[in-house]
Amino acid sequence: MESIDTRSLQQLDAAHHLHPFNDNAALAKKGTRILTRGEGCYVWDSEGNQLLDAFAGLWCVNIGYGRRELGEAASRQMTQLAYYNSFFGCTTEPTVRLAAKLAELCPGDLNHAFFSNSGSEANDTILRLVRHYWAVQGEPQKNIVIGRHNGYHGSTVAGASLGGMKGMHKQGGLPIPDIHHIDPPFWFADGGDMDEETYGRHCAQRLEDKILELGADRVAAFIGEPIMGAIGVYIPPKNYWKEIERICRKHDVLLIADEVICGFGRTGEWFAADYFGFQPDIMTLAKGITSGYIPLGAAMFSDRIAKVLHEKGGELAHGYTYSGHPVCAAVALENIRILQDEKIVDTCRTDTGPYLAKKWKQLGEHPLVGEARIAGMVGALELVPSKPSRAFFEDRGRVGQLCRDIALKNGLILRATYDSMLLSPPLVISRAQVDELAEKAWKSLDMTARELGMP
Ligand SMILES: Cc1ncc(COP(=O)(O)O)c(CNc2cccc(C(=O)O)c2)c1O
Repeated sequence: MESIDTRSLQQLDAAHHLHPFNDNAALAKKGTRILTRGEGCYVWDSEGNQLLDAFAGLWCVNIGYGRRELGEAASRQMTQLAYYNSFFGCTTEPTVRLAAKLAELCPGDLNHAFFSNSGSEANDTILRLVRHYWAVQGEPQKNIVIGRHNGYHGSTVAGASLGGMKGMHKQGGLPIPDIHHIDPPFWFADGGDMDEETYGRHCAQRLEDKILELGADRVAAFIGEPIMGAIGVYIPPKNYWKEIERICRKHDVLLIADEVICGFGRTGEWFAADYFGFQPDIMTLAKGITSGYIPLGAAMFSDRIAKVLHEKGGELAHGYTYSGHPVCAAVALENIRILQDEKIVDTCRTDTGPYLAKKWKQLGEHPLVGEARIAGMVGALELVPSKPSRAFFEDRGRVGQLCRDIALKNGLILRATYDSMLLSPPLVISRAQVDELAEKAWKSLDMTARELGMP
């Protein structure tokens, strides 16, 4: 492989590339890290640093890096038919086979796939189709969707509106009309001394209160990430989603589970709906659907919704050029085949997930860690100035960034949101790599505490 001149690439990057979710001026000064290769759970940068990627890219490289089978699947499809669309009564074989495979894998009667290029676009699709679903049944006023403050559902106009990130709303005059938000279940911050079950009911009740405030005849749907990822891996009480489901059924509000992060094995089950034991009406998929090897999103709809759209919806005035792209579908099918044939989800649930949980909980014993939370292969360490108080650091986020940078120097990639250190490794992580992750994490916590002058 030709050696990469990092400096000249960084200069080109600073001159021409606007990075997502970045202060691009500061980044131009600091210089971008150029990643060049991936293998299993490791990535290398252009300076030759080997990094254990405990964040699987961006929550998504579930089968690990370097699986040639996916490139071969893409190459075969590209050579045979690089593209055709699913408009005008047409489609392609991999698109159909993927829709059928997703129907087989998804819980309950989620048998109908609408394809997009991303999770954001899948949520845009869902917002439009949910409003269309109620309108064609004579209830156009039933168009409100309720999400959660600090939830993340993407960065398109609708995705960012469904999400509850105030900083995103400020940039672009969001949310769009008829999107409301309730507080999320974050026990560490607002659980007080409630036990898990009480707190679960308390948080779910926020949804019923909001539905009654708005009027159930106005509320179309509720959307939530089963585990809230980007904001810091908020793992809800075990009873929360059953309670949410009960409330949605009671008021005839559609239940949307955004499984962009949780889907395809992240919790040790195929979907978090399986992990928490609830049945969504709609599910958002992306990331793990192709393990990030190629962009793809999907919105899964139940039989009930599809029936109404088929019988009363007329022509669906919605779609994307690349909806059901054959190369993306072929890669997704190969990704899912590997997940199934190599029993990767089962191994996470029965072996490496429990092992990781044990090691992750041990990190919770570090003086800097107020809470070590984990579900399957997604978790967080909450960094705090003094454990018993469950109080946050003053300038939230500074310590998280410091710890992230120290971890990088120690050859470990962890994501930091505020002062939560986030974990989401490739699902193929071995016990030995879990040991390496835990050792590097502990060392990084020690070095961070020393930097802070903590005893
Ligand atoms: C739950 C959820 N829903 C939708 C999206 C949007 O998917 P696309 O990005 O493919 O449009 C996401 C994406 N999640 C995401 C995207 C970018 C950054 C981070 C972070 O944790 O910093 C997380 C997500 O986590």
